[in-house]
Amino acid sequence: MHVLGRHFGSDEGAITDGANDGSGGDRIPTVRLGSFLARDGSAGAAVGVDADGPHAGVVFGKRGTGKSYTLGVLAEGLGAARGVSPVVVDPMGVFGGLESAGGRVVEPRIRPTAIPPEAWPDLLGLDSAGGPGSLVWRVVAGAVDAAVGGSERSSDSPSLAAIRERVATADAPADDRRAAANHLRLAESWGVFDAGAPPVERLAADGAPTVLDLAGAPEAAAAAVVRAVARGLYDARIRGALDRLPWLLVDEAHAFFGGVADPALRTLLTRGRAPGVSLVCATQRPGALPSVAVSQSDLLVAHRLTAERDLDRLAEAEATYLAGDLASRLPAGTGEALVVDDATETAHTVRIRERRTPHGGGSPCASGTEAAASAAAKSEDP
Ligand SMILES: Nc1ncnc2c1ncn2[C@@H]1O[C@H](COP(=O)(O)OP(=O)(O)OP(=O)(O)O)[C@@H](O)[C@H]1O
Repeated sequence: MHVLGRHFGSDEGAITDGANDGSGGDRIPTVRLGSFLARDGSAGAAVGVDADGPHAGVVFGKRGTGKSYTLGVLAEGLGAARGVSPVVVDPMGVFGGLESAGGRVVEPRIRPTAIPPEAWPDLLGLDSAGGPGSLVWRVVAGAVDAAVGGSERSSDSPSLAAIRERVATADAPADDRRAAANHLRLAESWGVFDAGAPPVERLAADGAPTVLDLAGAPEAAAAAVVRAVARGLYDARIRGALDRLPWLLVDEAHAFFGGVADPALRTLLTRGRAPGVSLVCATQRPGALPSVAVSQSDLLVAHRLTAERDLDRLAEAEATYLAGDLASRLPAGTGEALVVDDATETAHTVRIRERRTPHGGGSPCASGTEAAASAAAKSEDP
């Protein structure tokens, strides 16, 4: 099998995730991605992704070209590979099928202290230089200090209600206190903050895929979760609190750059590999990702793209060793992708393998609705 992301030439000893029963041995964890796609459309040799070391990757593609599906293929494979632990950010609710491979779908809860004081005004949609915003910043900072310097013990994180009470009694103009309290009350209604939430590393403790179900969550709530989880996994590896190498797989990743989650994702992109944290960002809008997402990635999987801005972002990946432009090499079929591998300095067309677990995505079609099914049943009645 050709192994993407592995620096040494030989893939001897590589195993496919399907064969990896976690029984150990000297074999190297590898996630089977698919097969090379020949010019005549026939499938060639198997292609896998190295899961022995940490990586940063991007998966690009227009709507419906298979990028969520590809992320699911990675999650399945990582869930079966030794020593790693995939955590999937699922804003559209399409990864629930991973449960049939031993995964779990969770409605994520995070501690208020997982968001640093300076990020709270932005999170609540307040100007950090304005009265209510600076009040929230100050009160959260005070609450964190009071809670033993933001220690990791769950009992040490203040609840949002406690922070709101501090706001109510703070030395600040009444209007500012009222506005700040209202925004905090709104954040409480998101249902993601919980002072007693387990530490983030628990999400990655046993290697089974963990799906963070954010379908229907307000944008700011989802961003808070991504920030807390990305930073939490990184910190846990630095502290030595997580044995496995976590892989954070983020679908609809464009939604998480430029906001509250941005600094934590950038930390993983630029510094995540040192402590062993991998990040894979999937998006239909590569042009909305920062350049650093591409420049730091050692693995790029590109399904079909057509918008100029998105193709421009792809062009940034054109290292000098790649002859010709990548855009002209993008395959057209669903589930087909151009894969650029920094480790071996190559670009290949690949057919992504089929999922072993159900995929929840796909374009809605009228013929697939219940109404259409019952109409069809009626027309078959004698
Ligand atoms: N490798 C594949 N093998 C077989 N079918 C695939 C493959 N990739 C995608 N498909 C099919 O294409 C459909 C669309 O794929 P997917 O949901 O991943 O699209 P997407 O690019 O993520 O779109 P969206 O932006 O809407 O999420 C899937 O439901 C699946 O039926």
